[in-house]
Amino acid sequence: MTGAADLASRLTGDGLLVVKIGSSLLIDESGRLREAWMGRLVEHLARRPGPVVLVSSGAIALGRGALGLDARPRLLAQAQAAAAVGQIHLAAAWSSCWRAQGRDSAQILLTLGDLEQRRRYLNARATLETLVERRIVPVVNENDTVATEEIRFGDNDRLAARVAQLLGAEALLLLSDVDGLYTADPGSHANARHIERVEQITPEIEAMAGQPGRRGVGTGGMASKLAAARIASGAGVAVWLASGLSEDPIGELQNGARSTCFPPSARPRAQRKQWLAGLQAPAGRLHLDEGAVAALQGGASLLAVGVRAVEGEFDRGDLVQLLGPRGPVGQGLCAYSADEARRIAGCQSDRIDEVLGEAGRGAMVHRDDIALSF
Ligand SMILES: Nc1ncnc2c1ncn2[C@@H]1O[C@H](COP(=O)(O)OP(=O)(O)O)[C@@H](O)[C@H]1O
Ligand SMILES: N[C@@H](CCC(=O)OP(=O)(O)O)C(=O)O
Repeated sequence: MTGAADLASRLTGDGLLVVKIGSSLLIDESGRLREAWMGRLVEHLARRPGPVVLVSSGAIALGRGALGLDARPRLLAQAQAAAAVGQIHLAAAWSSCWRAQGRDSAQILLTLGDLEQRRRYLNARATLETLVERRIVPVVNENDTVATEEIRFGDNDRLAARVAQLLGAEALLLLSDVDGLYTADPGSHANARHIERVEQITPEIEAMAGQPGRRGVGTGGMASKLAAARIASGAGVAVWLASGLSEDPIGELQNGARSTCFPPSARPRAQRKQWLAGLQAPAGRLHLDEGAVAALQGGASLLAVGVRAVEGEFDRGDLVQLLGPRGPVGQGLCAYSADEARRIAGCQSDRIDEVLGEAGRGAMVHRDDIALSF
């Protein structure tokens, strides 16, 4: 099946579909919500037999007018105040669109911590599953009003990918103001070519990603969409990036409008590894030698002997990024604090107890606690 035909069948199918809608689509040039557009989108989605989850951006762009700001707020407090004003309108508008189709919707506002901590993650999953089972449509956004600069998703692309992963969705549709991935930002490169299918997100693919679009309402640009595609496809979710600019994007996609497809991994990670791979806020970095990278790729744990340097401050159990000589290789939960990790970095396993002055806890990062990126 071609990418377009495959997407068309998912749009009308009975699997769980997550649709992420960027700010640029929801808010018109004068800062108002495109309610007729939202209504048409919901009309299509309400017809499909399978459940739908929406991840809707737009709170800040919608609320900023009330604060008298014409551009994206620079101060965090202003962005948070704008989000507080915009979110209530956004939720009301989605609710009325779904009501018009005889369906209930529910507002879910998440902070990064809700998905980074395993217990809170399982709790969020239970809430979302309960809604989905009852055919109530969750409308998800980041809880911008309380999220601070250091602890936020920052873009809804990754939030959408993590919601899709958490629910074991069949497909994730990222609707944006561009009809897919191009070899370079089409906004500034007239010769950029459209890519219909990306089997693997390699460093060459990542190098194609540029900044957000021209209107100054989007946040993540193409880089965050690729990060989202990596998280979701690694979890067995098929991802499409498509344009929502026309008056009836879902109708056009059903009729074969072009998009970029990121097929689901043939060997999706186990649930806990999916959660690990989606974590976004490492507290430190471990620099590994070539031998350690090869061992990890062979499925082994990370031993202290393969760690050349330790950056950052973290406690045992915290998330750390793993870097090989040629760049990032993955992330994992470190069994040691930063201070302990610095002391044992480069040590053979049988010397760890002696160096620490107490019994060690085995590998620096156990293989069950590692999610590799390639
Ligand atoms: N390689 C690329 N292919 C396609 N679009 C790109 C690329 N690099 C950068 N972009 C830009 O990314 C923008 C979409 O990201 P963004 O503005 O964050 O949208 P959204 O609000 O939908 O999240 C496009 O308008 C486009 O200008
Ligand atoms: N949570 C923010 C949106 C963040 C975001 O990712 O925006 P976008 O790039 O337009 O999808 C808001 O509601 O304004």
